Amino acid sequence: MVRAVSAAETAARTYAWAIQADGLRVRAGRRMAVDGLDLAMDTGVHGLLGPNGAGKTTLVRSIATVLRPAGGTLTLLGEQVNGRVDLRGLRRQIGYLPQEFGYYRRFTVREFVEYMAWLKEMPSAETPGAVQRAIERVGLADRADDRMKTLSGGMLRRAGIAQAIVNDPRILLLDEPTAGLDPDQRLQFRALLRELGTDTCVLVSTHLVEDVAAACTDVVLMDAGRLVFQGAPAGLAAAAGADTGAGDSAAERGYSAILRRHRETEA
Ligand SMILES: Nc1ncnc2c1ncn2[C@@H]1O[C@H](COP(=O)(O)OP(=O)(O)OP(=O)(O)O)[C@@H](O)[C@H]1O
Repeated sequence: MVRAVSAAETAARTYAWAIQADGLRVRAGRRMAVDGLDLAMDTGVHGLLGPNGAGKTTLVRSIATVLRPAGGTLTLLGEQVNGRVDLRGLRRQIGYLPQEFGYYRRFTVREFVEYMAWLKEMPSAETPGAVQRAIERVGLADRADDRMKTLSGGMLRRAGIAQAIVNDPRILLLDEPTAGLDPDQRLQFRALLRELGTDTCVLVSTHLVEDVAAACTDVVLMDAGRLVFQGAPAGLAAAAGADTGAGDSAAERGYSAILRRHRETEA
């Protein structure tokens, strides 16, 4: 595994990481899709990369407390996720945009976000203001009272992001959030990510290495259920070295080079 360890990481810590996995194993169906993952993340924007089937969605679902660990430990905001954890308390501090999310087509954007805030047990006095703020942050204020069924794919995704941030979560999980966004929206989304990352631990799963290089403070690269690389986006680009392999940019070539070297050493 290639990993750039910063001085801050090796210093003694008196507080918990936002997300910490030790030897984490999580099953997806019959498969151990996360299989011995060690990872620690704090405030910032963490871009989760990896080939199809690497286990990204399974990892995100386990951090969302949808899937229970099958082995190892997962600690969120200092609380170990096990049979005794206060799941409701934890979920109030987590925002989650799944790859595919359900909604009532006849709800307006505002009703949809309000409903999700209610599910997260937000105090009702705070809800209208929080809903309006979340809708504004994703740039949907002019569509707030339109029905969900009238939105484009990219707008739906933005409504999904609004429900994920409505409770000002300390951990924000976004699974493929840029799917369906047009180039202008993607740029706006990157700016929103950077802003959210100043006080939130944001984990974004994506296939777009360029989004990660542009908007993330930290890159997490997985393959076959394990961590292969964690470090700054510049480290990803630097890993390309003189490598002229697949990829349009230094970051993409670094991504391919790290994966290839990892697979060679594992073989
Ligand atoms: N419900 C399921 N039943 C059986 N196998 C599953 C299930 N969900 C995922 N898997 C398998 O677990 C592995 C990891 O899947 P996962 O969706 O976590 O990967 P991913 O990195 O998110 O992939 P992608 O980039 O394609 O979204 C894959 O081999 C997948 O086929």
